[in-house]
Formats: sequence, C-alpha cells, structure tokens
Amino acid sequence: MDMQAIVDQVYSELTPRIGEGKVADYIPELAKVPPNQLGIAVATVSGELYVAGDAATPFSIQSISKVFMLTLALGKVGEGIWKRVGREPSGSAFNSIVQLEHESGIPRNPFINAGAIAVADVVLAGHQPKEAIGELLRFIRYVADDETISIDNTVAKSETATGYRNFALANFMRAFGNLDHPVEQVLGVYFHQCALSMTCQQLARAGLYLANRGVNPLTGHSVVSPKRARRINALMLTCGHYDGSGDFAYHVGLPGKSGVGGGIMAIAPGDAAIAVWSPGLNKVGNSALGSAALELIAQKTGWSVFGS
Ligand SMILES: NC(=O)CC[C@H](N)C(=O)O
Repeated sequence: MDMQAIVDQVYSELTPRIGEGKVADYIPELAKVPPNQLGIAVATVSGELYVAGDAATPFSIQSISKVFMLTLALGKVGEGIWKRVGREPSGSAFNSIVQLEHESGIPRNPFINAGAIAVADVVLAGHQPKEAIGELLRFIRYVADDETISIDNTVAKSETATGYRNFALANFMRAFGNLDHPVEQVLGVYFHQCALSMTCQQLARAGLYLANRGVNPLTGHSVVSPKRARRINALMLTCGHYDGSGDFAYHVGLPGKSGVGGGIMAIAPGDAAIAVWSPGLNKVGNSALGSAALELIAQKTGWSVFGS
C-alpha cells in the first residue's frame, strides 16, 4: 500500500473515535481548543509529505518543544548538560515534584517539566529571555524551513498565570543551585517555548533531521551529528511519554515526544518523521487518538526501532 493510502486509512479508521480523551484544562487557553480534531502528517526522508485530516491546523506544541530546546542546549554546552539533568525515565508524571527533592534538584531527564526548565536555563545563558526565545524561534523555523511559525502569546500568558507547579519545580531547583537565572526569567523562556504554535505538516518536517542522521533532507542543512541524532532519539524513546513511555514503546516502537496540546512527534529513523494531533489526552497526558494513530501507522508501515 502506498503511504497516502496508509495515512487515509488510519484517518478513516479513527474517525469514529474522534473526540476521545480529555482536553488539558489546567492551562485555561488550551481548554478552549475544540476536541473533535485529528491531524496526521508523515514527512519522508525522500522528501514526500503525506497528510490527512486537520494536518494544516496550528496547535500548541507544548512539551514537544523540549526536543528542540534540548537540541539547542546540546549545541551550546554539549555533554555538559548531563551535569544538570539525568537521562533516565522518571516513571512519574510530567509535572511531578517528589523525585526532584529525593534527587537533590537534578531532574531525571530533559523531557519532564523540571528537566526542560533546567534545559531552558542552559539556553538562557548569556541572553535576555527575549533573545533566548528568539533563538528558539529562529531554530524551529530553520529546521522546519518555514518562516511563518510563531509563538501564541495568549497561551504563554495563560500558562504564566496558572503555572503554579512549574514555579514550584523551578524554585526547588533554584534552591538546590540547579538554576543559574531568576525563576521568572527561566519560566518566561519555558512558557514561550511550550506556546509554539505549529501544524502537523510543519512539525513532521521539523523532525526530519532526527530521522535522517542529523541532516534535514529537504534543505541539506546539517543540524546535529548522526551520533547526537541517535542519542536524542534514544531519550525520546525512553522518556518522551513520561510514565507512558514504556507503553508507547510497546505499542508504537518508535521514539516519540508528546505534548499536552495533543500533539505527538515520532521518528522512524531512516524513513520518516511523523506528527499527529488530537487534543483529547489519556490518563498520563498523552494524546489518546494520536497514540492510536501512531500505533496504526507503525503497524501498517512496519516501522519500528525493534526490528521489522
Ligand atoms: N506535558 C506537557 O506538554 C507539559 C507542558 C506544559 N507547558 C506544562 O508545563 O505543564
């Protein structure tokens, strides 16, 4: 079956389930997003793009931004980042605070909130918060090869007003000496990165460097080394879905990163980058239908990092 037929079939198989899950409501602006949407985009390393459903509708990428910020931070400080954040799955919720105290302010991995806040602190070094946000925006436009990508300031404001847990996490880390900048500044960067607004099409293209040994095949831009691309994929596989990472690996078998906006970016190394979006979330905060769509795509294409 050709790729467009696969994407169409996955979309139509899931159509009866559209609306499943629960839209995130702890960020008031996200609670307003209509739940009955499903977008699928597959960008192949050979340069094709296959889409179905609401693949051209922008949504809040939220925690998917953590992959791009980690890429930036690794570019800045290299492996030194691992003094500030671990590389182990957390087995607890994305916004959990318990582990952080036990482990003296060193977050388990760069994809839980605490870890991403530490990464934002690294990217902020030598910058004003506005410049760091500008650097991320330039980077995402560069990897996606799309100058129209922007940040939804209403979402960033909404989260700033209600992000009590993230303030708690950041204050905790600052107390342990694991944040170099004032909490307000670091979270300013973090909330804006989470508020990046992108479509499935843009996100699939943006992820291509991770599917193609660090090089964006559409532009020829070398973003990271092959080794670094593999390592980022390894972290996405083990930590990209919080305490649902094992289940995602079991069902989908590909590195992936989810966000509470309902998006998931998945990487089929050597083949494609995939972005799916549906706002309803499962119990651990990952898109319910997005996960189902990726499972079907993986099944139908045979893509898996665990063997064919
Ligand atoms: N899992 C997520 O997407 C969480 C991101 C969200 N901005 C938060 O910090 O709570």
